Amino acid sequence: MTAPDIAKAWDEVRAHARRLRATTLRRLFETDPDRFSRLSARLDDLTIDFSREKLDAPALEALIALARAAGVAARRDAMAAGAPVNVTEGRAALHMALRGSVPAPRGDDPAATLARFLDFAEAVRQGRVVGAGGPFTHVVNIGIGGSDLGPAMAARALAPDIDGPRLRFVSNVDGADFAEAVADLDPARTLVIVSSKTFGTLETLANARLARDWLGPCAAGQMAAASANVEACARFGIPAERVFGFWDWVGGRYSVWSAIGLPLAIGIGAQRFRAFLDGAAAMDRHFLTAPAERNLPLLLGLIGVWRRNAMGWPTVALIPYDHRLARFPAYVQQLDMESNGKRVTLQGDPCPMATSPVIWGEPGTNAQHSFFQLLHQGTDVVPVDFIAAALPRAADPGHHDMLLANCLAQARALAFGRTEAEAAAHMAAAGETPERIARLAPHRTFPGDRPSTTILHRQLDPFALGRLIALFEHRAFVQGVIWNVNSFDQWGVELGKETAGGLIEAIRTGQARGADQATRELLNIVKELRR
Ligand SMILES: O=P(O)(O)OC[C@H]1O[C@](O)(CO)[C@@H](O)[C@@H]1O
Repeated sequence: MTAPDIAKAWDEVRAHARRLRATTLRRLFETDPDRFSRLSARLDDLTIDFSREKLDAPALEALIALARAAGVAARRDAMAAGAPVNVTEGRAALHMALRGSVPAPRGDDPAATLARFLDFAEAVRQGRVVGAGGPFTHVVNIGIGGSDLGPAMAARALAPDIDGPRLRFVSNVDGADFAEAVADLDPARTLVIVSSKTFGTLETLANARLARDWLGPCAAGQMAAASANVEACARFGIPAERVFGFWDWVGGRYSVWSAIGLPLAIGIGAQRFRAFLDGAAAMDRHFLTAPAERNLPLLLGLIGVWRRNAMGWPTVALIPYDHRLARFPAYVQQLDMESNGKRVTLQGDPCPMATSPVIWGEPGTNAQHSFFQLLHQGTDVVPVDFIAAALPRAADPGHHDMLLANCLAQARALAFGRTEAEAAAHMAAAGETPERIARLAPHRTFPGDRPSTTILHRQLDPFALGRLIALFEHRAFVQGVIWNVNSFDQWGVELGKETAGGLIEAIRTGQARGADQATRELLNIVKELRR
């Protein structure tokens, strides 16, 4: 685990990358009939197929050796033991304790806190806690970033399980967000939850004040909060019995398992919320104990490092073939890019290599009809992570077969492409003239050799969703260790926040003292346009 060991492991990985750049996925499949079994791994009904990555078994061994040299297992165990792995803030990162996988710090009791917010969720669902106009028909969650994306993504993913009040999510400080969310709601039958770890986020406080005004006389009895800053909730006027706390060892983007999950719990009920936690705990157990060669988050993390550093590909597309996972790419975008979008190492030195790729995506099949053109024939290689379920939830099975077929087809087409000779033969078989074939074959050629990983599970239910999220959480952790960055802070969001704070008054007054030339000119134009 010394610097020379790590450097030597990187040299090995890079040597394999040079070797593999000279071959193609077609060739790799042709020469190895056992490629799938060598380059896939399974946990119960969850399979990860990375046989279509530009890897082979020796390269994978070199990556696993890199993980050993970088001390991934030791750092994982330190995180699980509650060590202050968030070194810049002197905090632990114990989201695993929220699902009972590892102990919480002495004095903190996540199980009791969970029981308390689940009791409240059930009381709302059963009409024991009601609004001024009767049982709640709707819950509006106000939060942003990790205090929004987790529950909002999960509420959409688990729509078939929502049998409590309907859920709405407001995050943006653009007043249109709140206005749209409440347009058709009755304030007397709406519960508003303010979700904010710090209870100091500008957008959330602005929207919480708007909500308090909208609720009017109902506000006192119809607001609740999820926060690690219980005193600030009290100052805002939310009674202590409606405040559900958590701890500074839960990072915002890792907080859906805490009271931040309250809106989800109200929607799906306590039992399903516990199944969601159990799914994450199953992945935790696997991550903490499975050998490297079969450890799913470790393997996914290493594939990410391979793509980013050995192959030099700067972005990754995340494409769930699951309409209800529409917000999953945005969720993973925050998880990965806020965790590992870092430019200095744990020691504060400039990172010697690229860190988090840009993660983006949309659900299939819609994505096929928008940006897949570039994935197949553009000049950049964009690795893809596909997610698919063998069975639909509450949807037409015939449709699901078409959905799944498209997912498998895309992975195959990206990997193997269609050569110019094949394109020409295809056109000839369709009766095209030799002139048209000569002219169009280059346009109809697919280079292939475009990598992807397919994550396939049985069905998207609360357990499976919890397991999937934990898989991506641990993937981000593994990559953070290899890049030697702090995956648990987010100082990069501060400068913009501070600057905006100074400019609010400038927009109101038109006076931009101390601002740069471009900002001053834009403020002048705003002033002119507002006349
Ligand atoms: O829950 P809070 O404290 O309102 O913060 C919201 C989000 O803002 C961030 O701090 C980034 O601006 C995220 O990390 C966090 O999830």
